Amino acid sequence: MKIALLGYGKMGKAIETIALQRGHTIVIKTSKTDNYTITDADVAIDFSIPSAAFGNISNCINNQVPVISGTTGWLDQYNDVVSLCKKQKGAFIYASNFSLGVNIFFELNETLAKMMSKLTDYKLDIEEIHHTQKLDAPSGTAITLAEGIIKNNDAYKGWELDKANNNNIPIVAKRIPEVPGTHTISYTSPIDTIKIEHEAHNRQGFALGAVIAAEWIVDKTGVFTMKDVLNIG
Ligand SMILES: NC(=O)C1=CN([C@@H]2O[C@H](COP(=O)(O)OP(=O)(O)OC[C@H]3O[C@@H](n4cnc5c(N)ncnc54)[C@H](OP(=O)(O)O)[C@@H]3O)[C@@H](O)[C@H]2O)C=CC1
Ligand SMILES: O=C(O)C1=N[C@H](C(=O)O)C[C@H](O)C1
Repeated sequence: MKIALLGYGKMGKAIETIALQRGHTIVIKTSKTDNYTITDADVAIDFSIPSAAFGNISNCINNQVPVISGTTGWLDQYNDVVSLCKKQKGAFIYASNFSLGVNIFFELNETLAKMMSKLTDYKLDIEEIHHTQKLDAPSGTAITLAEGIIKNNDAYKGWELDKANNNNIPIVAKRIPEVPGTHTISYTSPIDTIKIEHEAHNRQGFALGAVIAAEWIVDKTGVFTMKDVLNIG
């Protein structure tokens, strides 16, 4: 498969390594304002920056190149991408986290949220820790976790960064050098604490999941998620 890497930073480089190991070719690697012809690629993988994601994804969809995006912090424009993809009969996947482990963690989180929904003594919080170069907070993964809880527990209506208001889930975002990504969900009562945690040891899981998603989408049309790719949940 001929792959375009839209964004050739930490993730773009990790994806390149795995894509080459799996027999693919990288035909485009972009940073900032590079010029390129997207139709040279069979599929595009966008891991760029929040302000560039929408333009990168739209360009692929308008040129009938299937695209997967892992860029976080641009989701106010997600519905516009979905509409464009339907109009152009394109193919698109966004995931806040492409790793298999985190996608299992998402399922575990929803099951636990359902179980905890009747136990009102427990106070909930989400903590995410990432490297200091991360541009957005909270992480996309923490937002997906919060949405999974809101869907399964009527006590919560939204989320807030660093605050604990009654109906909102507090998300604490910490930035520590070199941390690839750690997410912890804690339910604390006066008696005990129940915690679930996912700790990425490196970026390989994100990169492998992104390449698997690119292999999966290449001959499809529509808007999909990692649940479709991994067939879980
Ligand atoms: N969904 C998931 O599984 C994961 C998602 N992420 C997300 O992926 C994104 C990238 O992360 P990471 O690789 O660590 O970040 P980096 O900062 O290391 O890389 C970002 C890259 O995007 C490039 N870039 C800037 N503007 C554009 C543009 N207009 N078009 C294309 N590329 C551009 C930058 O170029 P330059 O160097 O020239 O500025 C840089 O190479 C983030 O949003 C992060 O949250 C990260 C890990 C996993
Ligand atoms: O910026 C990162 O590094 C990561 N970003 C994603 C997010 O915002 O959830 C996924 C992963 O945690 C690493």
